Amino acid sequence: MATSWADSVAASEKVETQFSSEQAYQPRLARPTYVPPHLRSRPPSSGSPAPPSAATPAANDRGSYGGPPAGARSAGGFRPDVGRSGYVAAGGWNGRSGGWDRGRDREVNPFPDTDGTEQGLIEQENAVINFDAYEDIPVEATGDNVPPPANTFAEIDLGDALNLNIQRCKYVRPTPIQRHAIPISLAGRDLMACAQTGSGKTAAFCFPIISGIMYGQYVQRPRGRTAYPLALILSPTRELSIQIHEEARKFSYQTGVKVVVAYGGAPINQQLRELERGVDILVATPGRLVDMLERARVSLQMIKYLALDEADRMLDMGFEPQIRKIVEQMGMPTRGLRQTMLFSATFPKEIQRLASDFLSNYIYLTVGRVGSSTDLIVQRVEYVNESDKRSHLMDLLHAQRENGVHGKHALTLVFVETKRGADSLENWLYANGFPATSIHGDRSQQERELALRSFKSGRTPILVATDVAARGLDIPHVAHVVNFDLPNDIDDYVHRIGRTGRAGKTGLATAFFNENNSSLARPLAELMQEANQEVPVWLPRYASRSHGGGRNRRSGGSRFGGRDFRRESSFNRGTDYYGGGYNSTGHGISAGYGAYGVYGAGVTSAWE
Ligand SMILES: Nc1ncnc2c1ncn2[C@@H]1O[C@H](COP(=O)(O)OP(=O)(O)OP(=O)(O)O)[C@@H](O)[C@H]1O
Repeated sequence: MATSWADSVAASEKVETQFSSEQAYQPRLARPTYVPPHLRSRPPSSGSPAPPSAATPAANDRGSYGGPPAGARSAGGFRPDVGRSGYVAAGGWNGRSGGWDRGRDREVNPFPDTDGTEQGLIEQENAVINFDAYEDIPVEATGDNVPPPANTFAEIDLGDALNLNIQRCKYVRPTPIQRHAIPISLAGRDLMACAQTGSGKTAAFCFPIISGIMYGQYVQRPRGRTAYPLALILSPTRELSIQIHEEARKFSYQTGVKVVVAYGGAPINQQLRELERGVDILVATPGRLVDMLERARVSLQMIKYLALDEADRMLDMGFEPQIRKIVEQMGMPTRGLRQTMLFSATFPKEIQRLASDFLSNYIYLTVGRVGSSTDLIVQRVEYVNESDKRSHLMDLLHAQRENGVHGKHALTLVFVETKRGADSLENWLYANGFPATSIHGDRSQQERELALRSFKSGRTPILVATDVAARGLDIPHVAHVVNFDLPNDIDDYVHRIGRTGRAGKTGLATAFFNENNSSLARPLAELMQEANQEVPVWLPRYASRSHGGGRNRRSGGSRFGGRDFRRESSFNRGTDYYGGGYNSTGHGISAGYGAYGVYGAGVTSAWE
């Protein structure tokens, strides 16, 4: 049987991810149990199952909030001598307005629980993921003169300091998207890349950027209050930007490359002060970035690298103008003069078309799927009437607990459609003895971050979320994703269930389906079929009842990752965009999820 990267890493499940983000935080003290006002002195409803025993204390994070944690980062020894010999860059610590400001800063060790010795790292390697069966992962790259993939990090030659950090992260081999995307980016090419959730796209765009800045020769950046980053990484949500920043800090540790994050909902002055101390890579949400650009505290004039994570969401209806403003009207070097990388697990053709405005002679890369992460996610669809959803969820949670899979190391993420719905379900779960918290756009940023930490740490192993948590978040131990309310768009479903079954781990996704979701029936059935899942016999019946389902982008067909829209004759006529490329497996990309059909009006609330 064909195995994949995902299969092979599954064997390593027992190995704890040593540098998970939750470890960046201090353990929190127990807080007094909070009971929402409307539920105080109210007995559990008669229709609900009995509350669980006191052995499982219910908790959410709505009690007294003590402010953001200081973090548990130990001061690390900043050794600017660790990088590649001969390294001289205007990025890095040379420029006062870029990179580390040597006089004032010491670089914090983002690997708090290692001594960082090479011996220690070698010992860890033995316990790490075994990536053997790459060859069955279907890969397609289209465009002119596509650089060949690399098999190992050593082959890629990212530099000693970055390689050491890759070891610290316990990455032994590049994942398939990394094998293909990193050489393309290192060759200076623009890239639109589509690979399944949880497959390592963050490193795929961070490594070439960090390496490029380490090696690059840049003119001295101006001094003063305006920051001149060399690279910009945009992401759609605050939490995702925070996560990318944390990852990028690990990758760039002791390389001399400085990463700063800017996102809304947090005090801007603190972020501005951080920028003043120097920045090479700026990770940002678009709203906060525009604010900083308008205050002239950030200039994009020296941007050499632009990466859009969750690029299809970034160019989604309603959001595209803001991205266009940032990329085209705020002084950033034009395409061709900068290098642009777009990444997502889904890429509707309409979005590809928009995105091509930002790219120059780019390569379109799809990596998946045969044995890809979706196979690791067992998908179930259950017919549940609206009025029965709560008790059905309760049954699932009770069953999980009875089977011993509910607890610190088996987190459950429950997606709902609205912010009010999230609050209400959280309170109801809480009232019924289940330790739940919630994340959505109406909560303050402090509350959002606190909720996420509480969930990650297992203190509240149930998180009720809107689509704000659907994309990109890499939370270890999410064992079960419940689509309490299904999204309108199949791509959103793909991203939501992708919060489990990551980096080789298995996961379960349960969807509550009813008549209101008819328009999703067809793409859902197709998706499940492609991922070798058992499709309930009744589901196709709803597919035939739905009329068009304009918000279902897959309705035009299906094929993992979608295809390069430049291959469509109507677009290709008169252009020479589409060139050689390769299909690495010979059997093509025959199945899986992707991006098709008409892009419709399904805008969810994941934007900051
Ligand atoms: N080469 C590697 N070896 C082992 N683990 C890796 C490697 N590359 C990435 N990972 C781990 O895989 C997990 C998923 O990576 P990442 O969050 O980048 O996925 P993604 O493709 O961006 O997912 P999504 O589409 O949901 O945003 C992370 O925990 C990351 O540390």
